[in-house]
Order: sequence, then C-alpha cells, then structure tokens
Amino acid sequence: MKRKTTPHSMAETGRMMDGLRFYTETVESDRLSPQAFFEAGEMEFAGRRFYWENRDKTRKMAGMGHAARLTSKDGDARFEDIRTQWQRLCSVIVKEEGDQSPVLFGGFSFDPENRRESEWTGFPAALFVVPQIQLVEKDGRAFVSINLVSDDGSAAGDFERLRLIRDRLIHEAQVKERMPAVKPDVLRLHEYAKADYLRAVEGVRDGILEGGPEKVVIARSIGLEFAAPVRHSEVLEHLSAEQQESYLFGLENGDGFFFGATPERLVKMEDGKGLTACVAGSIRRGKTVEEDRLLGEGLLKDPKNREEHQYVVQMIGDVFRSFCSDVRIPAGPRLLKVRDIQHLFTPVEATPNVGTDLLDLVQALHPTPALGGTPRDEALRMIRNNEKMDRGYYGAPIGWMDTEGDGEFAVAIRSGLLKGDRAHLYAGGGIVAGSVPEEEYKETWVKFRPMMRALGGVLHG
Ligand SMILES: C=C(O[C@H]1C=CC=C(C(=O)O)[C@@H]1O)C(=O)O
Ligand SMILES: [Mg+2]
Repeated sequence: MKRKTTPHSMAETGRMMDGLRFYTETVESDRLSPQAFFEAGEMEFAGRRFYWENRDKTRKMAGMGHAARLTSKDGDARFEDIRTQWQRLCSVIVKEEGDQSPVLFGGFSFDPENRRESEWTGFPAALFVVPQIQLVEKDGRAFVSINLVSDDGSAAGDFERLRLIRDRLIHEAQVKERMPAVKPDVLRLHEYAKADYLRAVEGVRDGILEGGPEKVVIARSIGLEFAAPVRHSEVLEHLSAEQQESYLFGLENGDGFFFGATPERLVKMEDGKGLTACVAGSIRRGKTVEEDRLLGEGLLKDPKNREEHQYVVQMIGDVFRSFCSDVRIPAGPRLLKVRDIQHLFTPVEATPNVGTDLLDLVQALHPTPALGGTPRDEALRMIRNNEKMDRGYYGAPIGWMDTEGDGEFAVAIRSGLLKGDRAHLYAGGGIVAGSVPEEEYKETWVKFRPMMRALGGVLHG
C-alpha cells in the first residue's frame, strides 16, 4: 500500500491559503470486500454511508462520511443546483497522477411536488454526498480514497485523522470475522390501503379508456415491522446474494436507509458514450425451465405488455435523439430475467452531443413512462391525484458521477426505506387501456419479492 505523509500539493502552502480546496488521495488495496468495508464503517459513520454495485458487477462502491453534502429543496432547479455545487468542487480539486476521481453519490425524489407528510421527511428533493472515505472496486481492483473539502487551510490534521480511520477500516474489512447475516424476524406486515390502490388503478384505467393519457404508472407501499432494528449491511448482503443480475444500492440519511436491487438502468455515461435501457412489461419467473420459457414467450407476444413497453421506447428514443447522435435502438424487445421477475427489455446506445452531461440526460429522462406515463405531465397529475402515498426516492434516479463527467444512474425500483425496526416497501406497474386491477395488484406482489426475500418476509406472487 502506498502511503503519503501529506496530501499532495499541500506543500504548495500559498495556494492552500486562498480559499476552497477539494483534496483527494488514493491508495490501492488488495483483497477488500466492498460489503465488509461498508460494514466496518458502521460504528464511526452510521447514518452517513452509501453502497453501490452495477448490474455487471464491474464497479462496486462504498462511501463513508460526508466530505460534502449537496442538497436541493427546489423541485424545478434541483438538477441545476446539484450540477453547480459539484462543478464548484471539481474546479478546486487537488489531485495527483494515480489518484482516483472522487465520486458524488445520491438521488432525487420522484416528484418534488408531492407535499404529503410521510416517512420521507428529511429526504430533500435532491441529496448527494462526497464521501470522506471511498472504496471503488473496478474490474476487481480496490481503490480507497480520502476526500476532504477545506476552505481554511486546516486540512493536514484532518487528513491524518482520516488516514488512521481508513487504515482501520481496511484492516477490519480484511481480517475481522463477519457476523453471519441472518434474516430479520418479521413481526407484522401492513398492507396499506389495498382498496385505495385497486380504486386508483381502476380510475386511471377508465380515464385512459375515456381519452385521457395513454399510460400511467400507479404504485403502492407495504410496511414491515421487525422484532429488532435491522442492520443495513445485512440487507445489502442478502440482496447481493439473491439479486445477482441487478444494481444494488443503499443510501443512509440519518436514521433512514433507502435500499434496493433494481434491474433498470436510467443512463450511463462512459468514454463519450451514452447508454440507457427501456424496461417495462413484466411476468413472474416460472417454477420449471419449461414454464419459465413459456411465460417469457407469452410476455414477448402479449399486446398489453408490449404497449406498456412501447411508450418507454418511444419516449427514451425521443430524449436520446434530441441530446445525442448515432442513436441505436433494436427493432424489438428481448427478455431481461432476474431472480423474481422477467421484463421486456430494449437497450439503447448513443453518442451524447458536445455539451450534454450526465445530469442533462437524467433530468430529461426522469420519469420515463416506466415510472411516470405518457404524456408525462398528464400522467404525473394523475399519479398525484390517485396515489395515496409519497413515493419519496422510490422510482427516481439514484447513482453517481465522477469529476470527469462519467457516471451512472439507475431507476430506484425494487426498493424500500428502512428505519430501525420498520420498513416501507414500494412497487407499481404500468396501467394501460387493457389493464385489469387484480392482475396489476398481483404484479406488484411479484415486484415486492426481492425486498421481501432480503428482509425475511413471506413471499407472494
Ligand atoms: C414500477 C415498477 O416497475 C416498472 C419497471 C418495469 C416494469 C414495470 C411494469 O411492467 O409495470 C414498471 O413499469 C416497480 O417495480 O415498482
Ligand atoms: Mg406492468
């Protein structure tokens, strides 16, 4: 492990004294499990950690502490607010050859115009953090960075303190016996407002048939009560063992832990390429190979699911064509099979225009008709009027960016909010003219399965 005694460029004392600096320093470490690292930070950094794994498992990240916490309360300006704050930090970065790019990790709320009092109190319209200690595992190599934002030249002492913590976390993650993760003991399941949900689906479907919007996604939530507070690292451990084809995310915000295992990419920017995916239209997995194949084939041919899917392809295609060139979309969907569900899936690739950044695409895409509807504004109004809940960060963009403009956001579905010994889980589905309320209700149970499985709940659907 390479070790520096001072943050690089601290020698340039003159520069240090004149205002804001964003220092970063990386060491490469061998044999380090990002999940064990996340767990090791529990005492020191509880309430200020995050976790991320992409779908193909080429990138895993754990973050601890807040070198910076960027928020926005403003529904209209929130993307711009985060961009401005991040650019300001990036403009004063002090970084040497070999140092990894610091990451900004966080998410947005689904609908900042939803003003209901709810379990989401304390989660602003946008919440992003730069961790004090960040682990990035890329293609099997582990890099641990210390990030520090300082505006008074007092960084040296803080850096020393963080190096000690970093070394302790690395050591603990490498050698400490991890407690075997056990499934939480569920005391009660609350099905909030099932009748309201069925009424909402029916009302929206009738609105569609009467010439309203073409598609609207309606969601609902359920609650779990546990015998004891649930450890966040255990939830991640179960999800990662059980949902290997999905993105994994966890974001702590005080006593709230927003977590999930989503199969849906919103957008990725890497080396000048933009990647997105249309994921909409669902069926459960079969109990046998044969049943699974038949269900998948049925899904590919089903007009109602193809319709749900097509609105997403259309909208994502339109957004990408206006921000990118060389947009490539396959002629028809294929199947995306994850542990508990299969979806219609159409990947999209393009070259973003010069001047288009990741947040431009996140803003333009959110929400796609996989979570909102078509036309978007009318669908959002119907969601506000019909859903008796606050989606919070469910269904919204969650992900990361680096200082070079690369990054990736997923759509935060198959997710829940854990607070001590309580959890709220969220699931919805695309309502179109051919939707049947009881069938949509069953589909939400299939979508609750990943979180229910990880949390020790009884599986339905
Ligand atoms: C709204 C959810 O899923 C969306 C993504 C894929 C398939 C969907 C569907 O078939 O209805 C939904 O549009 C959810 O998981 O809560
Ligand atoms: Mg559906």
